[in-house]
Amino acid sequence: MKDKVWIFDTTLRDGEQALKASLTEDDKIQLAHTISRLNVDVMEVGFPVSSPADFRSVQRIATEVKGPIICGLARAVAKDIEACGEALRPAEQGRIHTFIATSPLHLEHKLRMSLDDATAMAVKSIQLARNYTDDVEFSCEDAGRTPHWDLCRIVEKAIDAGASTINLPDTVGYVTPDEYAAMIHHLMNNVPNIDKARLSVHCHNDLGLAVANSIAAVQAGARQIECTINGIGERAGNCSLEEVAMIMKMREDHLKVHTDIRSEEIYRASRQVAKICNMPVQPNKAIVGENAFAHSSGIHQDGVLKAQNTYEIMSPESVGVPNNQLNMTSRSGRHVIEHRLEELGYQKSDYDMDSLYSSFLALADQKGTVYDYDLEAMIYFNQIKDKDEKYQLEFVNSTSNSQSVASSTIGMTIDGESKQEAATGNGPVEASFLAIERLTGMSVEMIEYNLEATGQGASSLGQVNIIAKYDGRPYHGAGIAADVVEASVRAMIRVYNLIYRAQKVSDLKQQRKAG
Ligand SMILES: CC(=O)SCCNC(=O)CCNC(=O)[C@H](O)C(C)(C)COP(=O)(O)OP(=O)(O)OC[C@H]1O[C@@H](n2cnc3c(N)ncnc32)[C@H](O)[C@@H]1OP(=O)(O)O
Ligand SMILES: CC(C)C(=O)C(=O)O
Repeated sequence: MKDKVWIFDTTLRDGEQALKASLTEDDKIQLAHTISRLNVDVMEVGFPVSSPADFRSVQRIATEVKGPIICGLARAVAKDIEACGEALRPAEQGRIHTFIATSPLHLEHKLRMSLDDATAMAVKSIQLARNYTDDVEFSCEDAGRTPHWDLCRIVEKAIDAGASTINLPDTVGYVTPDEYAAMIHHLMNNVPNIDKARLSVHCHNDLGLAVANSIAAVQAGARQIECTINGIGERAGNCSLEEVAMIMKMREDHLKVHTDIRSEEIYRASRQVAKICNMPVQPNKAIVGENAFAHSSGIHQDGVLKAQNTYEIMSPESVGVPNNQLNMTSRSGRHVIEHRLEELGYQKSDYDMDSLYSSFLALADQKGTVYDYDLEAMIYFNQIKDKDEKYQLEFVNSTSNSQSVASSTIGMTIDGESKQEAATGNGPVEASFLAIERLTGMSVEMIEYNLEATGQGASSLGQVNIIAKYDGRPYHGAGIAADVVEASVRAMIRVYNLIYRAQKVSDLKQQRKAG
């Protein structure tokens, strides 16, 4: 049986300390229920002495939330311990977590006392806490910068006083993994009663080492990790719960430890914490970031389509993410487009891949990510460059401003020959249409012009539908592009190509009549 590592979530205490605005009581109770669904072992939910509101929140969570041990934080002073004990009284299992700084820097400049004085305060506060609960945790604040022998002295006394969990915070995120391991090993080898307590670590991320330090401490013998969802917390935050939970899940065989975390609840908890705490998760955040299961380059996408574990060490479902994403960008290959169209119900006969792919790349270069509706619009509006078309767009270069006329230069190939014309107009669309008239030598009568978005939000495309008359007959042209002027030009060129086709048909009919 592999050793269990306890997960001590402090999202609602250390995590909340970092918020610009404290959470309301309702916010905390909602998050407490969500966090408990992760099956964390301990949930630290506040600092009861700090305010009546925090006292009430702790008390309400202690009353309503079942499952985890409910924990409150207290300085090594009687009023803090008493407030904590009272607030936790309704809990099925309550833990009082008391702490005092032990580093020379904090002792001299913040507490202005000796280590012996701090140790005496710690012993008294632990003994007082034991009047409320058997489950008392003691933290040596700033342990990361405390000489190991000083730690040994206060830890031994704290265990003798009744602390069953000894927490060694790297309060300012200064320690490296090897130093953390050395600290744990030193305590395990030099504190006589160390086996009576579970060693815990509480790592901050000021140097980006919180998760690495937590795992190093576990490898050295610690069996509780204090962490927060999305890694929120003071300054650069704490150790991220989702990251250490998935490290121990995915590398259980190597680490020889496990947790009881329900990983499929991670993503939902992460999004709720991000929303309620107004702390958005960065896109490349491990496990829960928007990009965590998004594959963008063609080689990765092709690999994932053939075998998911080529580029995914865990399934998105294992952390509660509905599915992975294959973002269609200019770095995507043909396979992912074919796969996406197949999922959308298209047969290979519905499109010409080479033409579609070149149009796809042009669009992707323009707008970054190509969405399903873009692909479908390209197929439906036949924006695939048909090699037989007489008129083909090369470029649109239009300008407009509210103080003067607009101008536009249109480049086209006509029967394979590149030509360009410029014109001015009341707007860039009218200027572009006039330039097309000059290039084709034909003028059409605009009957209808319709512009709409093909998708959602700023990344959608402009879709233009035109009805125009030539020689008494209506023609319908459609075009799409990220730029609405280009979409209009594409639609109009479509009209001219249809006119040309109609003329060809008419000529053929005349020839047949003539004989
Ligand atoms: C590393 C951490 O995250 S620790 C947790 C941080 N969380 C909080 O601070 C919670 C919000 N804080 C508060 O509500 C307030 O600071 C309170 C209620 C805890 C204390 O408020 P006040 O009594 O006004 O004290 P204030 O915050 O100004 O200063 C802290 C005092 O506690 C003392 N102190 C700090 N840590 C400890 C400790 N672990 N044990 C005993 N005393 C401590 C300081 O020396 C200072 O005492 P002093 O006024 O005699 O110099
Ligand atoms: C009170 C302790 C656990 C703490 O939050 C820290 O030292 O960072």
